Amino acid sequence: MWTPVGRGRWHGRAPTVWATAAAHRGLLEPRRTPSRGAAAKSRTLDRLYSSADRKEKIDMSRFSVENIRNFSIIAHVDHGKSTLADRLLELTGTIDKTKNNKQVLDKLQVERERGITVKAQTASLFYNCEGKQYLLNLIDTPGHVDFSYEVSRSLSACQGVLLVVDANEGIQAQTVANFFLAFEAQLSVIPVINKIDLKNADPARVEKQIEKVFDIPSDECIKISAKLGTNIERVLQAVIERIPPPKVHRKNPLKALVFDSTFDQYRGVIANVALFDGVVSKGDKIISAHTKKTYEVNEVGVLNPNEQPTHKLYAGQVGYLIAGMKDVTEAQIGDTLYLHKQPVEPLPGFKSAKPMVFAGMYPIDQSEYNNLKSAVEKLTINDSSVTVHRDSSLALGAGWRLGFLGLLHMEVFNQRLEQEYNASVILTTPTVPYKAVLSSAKLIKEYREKEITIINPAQFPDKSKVTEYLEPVILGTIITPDEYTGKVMMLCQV
Ligand SMILES: Nc1nc2c(ncn2[C@@H]2O[C@H](COP(=O)(O)OP(=O)(O)OP(=O)(O)O)[C@@H](O)[C@H]2O)c(=O)[nH]1
Repeated sequence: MWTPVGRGRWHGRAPTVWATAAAHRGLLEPRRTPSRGAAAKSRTLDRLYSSADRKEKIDMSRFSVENIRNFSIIAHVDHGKSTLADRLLELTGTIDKTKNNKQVLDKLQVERERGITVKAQTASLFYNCEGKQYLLNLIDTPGHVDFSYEVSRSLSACQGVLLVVDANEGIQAQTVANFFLAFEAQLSVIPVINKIDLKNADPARVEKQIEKVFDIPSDECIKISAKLGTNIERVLQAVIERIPPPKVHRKNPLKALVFDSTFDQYRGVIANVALFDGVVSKGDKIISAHTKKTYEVNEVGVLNPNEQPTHKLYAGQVGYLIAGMKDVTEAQIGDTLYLHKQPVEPLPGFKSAKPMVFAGMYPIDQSEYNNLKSAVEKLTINDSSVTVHRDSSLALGAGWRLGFLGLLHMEVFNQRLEQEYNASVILTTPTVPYKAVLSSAKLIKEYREKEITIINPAQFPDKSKVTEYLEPVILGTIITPDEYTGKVMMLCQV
């Protein structure tokens, strides 16, 4: 929504909307029959190795569609998503239980330093429940609004969510925004009230809030302490009972959605895929619906939570795929991959992210332009919510105008460039986009539109060409306890 500049309206932003062998027993594909002694030794090693060291391939065909659950953990900032993920990884034997397991899925240096999740992370957990082996694909998501694009993309690979709410803070802005993302995607929502160990925790009040705001009966809430590991089994039980298995067909031709990617300088693009139909294995010839280019699959596997190669991935499963995509432009988030000579209707993909703040980025030394260009391209594969336009400045030389979802997003992107690509840059002061309504038919013809969007202050059109400047505002909904209504109304009228 846009409003004429200077009308005194509020211009704030609304909340936009590793495995112990025991867990794997019975999952590995049969190896050539070893001698009895060797077999015993091998089993012992199985038990000692963590999945990070495991070289055997897991037989993914053993997980029938009915025994697969794909879910995300969503919540407001700091309500305990990553801590709950740690406990789920421990309980399923995916990582060994040690005191050092703190936000294990927050793998980036920037995440560890800031103590926040900025990238959604997938982990496949193997869980034995009442004699059945389940494959639980968990995606831990960020809580901060600036990374909400990560949440919306993650949900495309899921049938349900764990909506974590802090037992002391209760429902917060991102709880609401993330709930509606899941609700609109028609996912099963399991409310989890976390931090019940806190002195000021009031889980009963939060239960009532959840019932009132989200219309979820309070008896569906699970009260846990992710920190102490209280009631975590109940969470796993609810995932199995309340989240449906994916609706997919293994006999149909392959239809795989690329929902995230990273770039490895030796292996090229590593695409995170959710299989909606069919099967994919090493050696298959696949086609990208976006580029129509053909590739040969070099490796498929699951994230456990480190990469664990498998022979195949089957419909309903979530994993990774490497197919010799060496050029960063070939990796398109939202792309559909299908088998050569077996075309399918591409999946709808994702709505592109809408940048909220723009800033110029220039190399400190112009001789570093090409290196920085390559770094920006690789990082935007992993963070597709950043928009990039070439730009130049008389003072700073050639560079780019980048669009971010917020100021924190901009800071994190800059920090990742430094830490992951050793690139130092000059960032200009961030600005929000403006619109200008052009004043004459000649100008409208020249610009080919009546209203132009300005993301770069250097391109701000002269007053004589414009009838009105518009700046972005939001239509916000304020959810507050009754007793604050009066004061909130007063504030809104100021
Ligand atoms: N007392 C208590 N603290 C908890 C509990 N769960 C998480 N915490 C703490 O809450 C803080 C945030 O936990 P995280 O797991 O990083 O929260 P998050 O939701 O993943 O955070 P973001 O991804 O950055 O939004 C950390 O200091 C945790 O130790 C709990 O059950 N009890």
